[in-house]
Amino acid sequence: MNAVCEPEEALESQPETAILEERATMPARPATSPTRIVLTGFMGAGKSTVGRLLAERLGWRFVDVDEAITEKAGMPVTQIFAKYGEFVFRRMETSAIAHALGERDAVIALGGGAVEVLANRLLLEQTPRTTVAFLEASLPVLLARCHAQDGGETRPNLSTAEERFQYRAPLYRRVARLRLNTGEQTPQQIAAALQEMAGVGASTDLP
Ligand SMILES: Nc1ncnc2c1ncn2[C@@H]1O[C@H](COP(=O)(O)OP(=O)(O)OP(=O)(O)O)[C@@H](O)[C@H]1O
Ligand SMILES: O=C(O)C1=C[C@@H](O)[C@@H](O)[C@H](O)C1
Ligand SMILES: [Mg+2]
Repeated sequence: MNAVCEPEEALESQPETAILEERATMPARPATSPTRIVLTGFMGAGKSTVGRLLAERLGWRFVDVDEAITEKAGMPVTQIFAKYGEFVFRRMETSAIAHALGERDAVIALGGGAVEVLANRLLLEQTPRTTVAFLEASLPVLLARCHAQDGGETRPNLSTAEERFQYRAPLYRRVARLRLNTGEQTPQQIAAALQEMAGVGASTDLP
């Protein structure tokens, strides 16, 4: 029996979402300060841009999951989608996320679609001392940012952005303990705010 469903089926039926919906609460505030900050949110939210800045502020390592996959595959994400399809990309993504969560003192930028996969959400929830932050913005703002980027029009999944945005919204909220609207702030301001909200770094980590 084939236990793995097709990507189309996975998008249409959402049994795993229903199961998670029954959980009463999201990850509780940790008793100790985090040693990993993970950024989630839709494409164009600024996970890579802000993540890099936050890692610099903290003197932590920065891991961009899309970049890790690109490096491993030896080709850009767009090409992985074109050559192998989204399913293969998602399998690589889960492996890259598991690997990244093995790091300490790391800021980790996820890809925009990582929350669609149950295994990824469980990894995020169950890795100790890990704070997940959801970078939010409206869909028009996000799409404008994507289109303004070099080669932005060829991004995978842009043609289904509207449906994916709706489908993912509750999943981002579910995995994240912190939420931040990025619509009117610069990446520098967002990185500073995240540092404060996560309670890490020299100024907030003193006894
Ligand atoms: N707060 C912001 N204000 C204005 N532009 C921003 C902001 N954050 C990011 N950008 C711009 O939006 C574009 C996308 O940013 P970035 O690549 O960091 O997004 P991402 O969340 O990592 O997307 P993806 O899911 O595709 O990896 C970049 O050109 C970046 O400079
Ligand atoms: O939103 C998505 O589905 C994606 C976002 C990017 O970060 C990449 O992970 C890839 O282009 C898919
Ligand atoms: Mg990115």
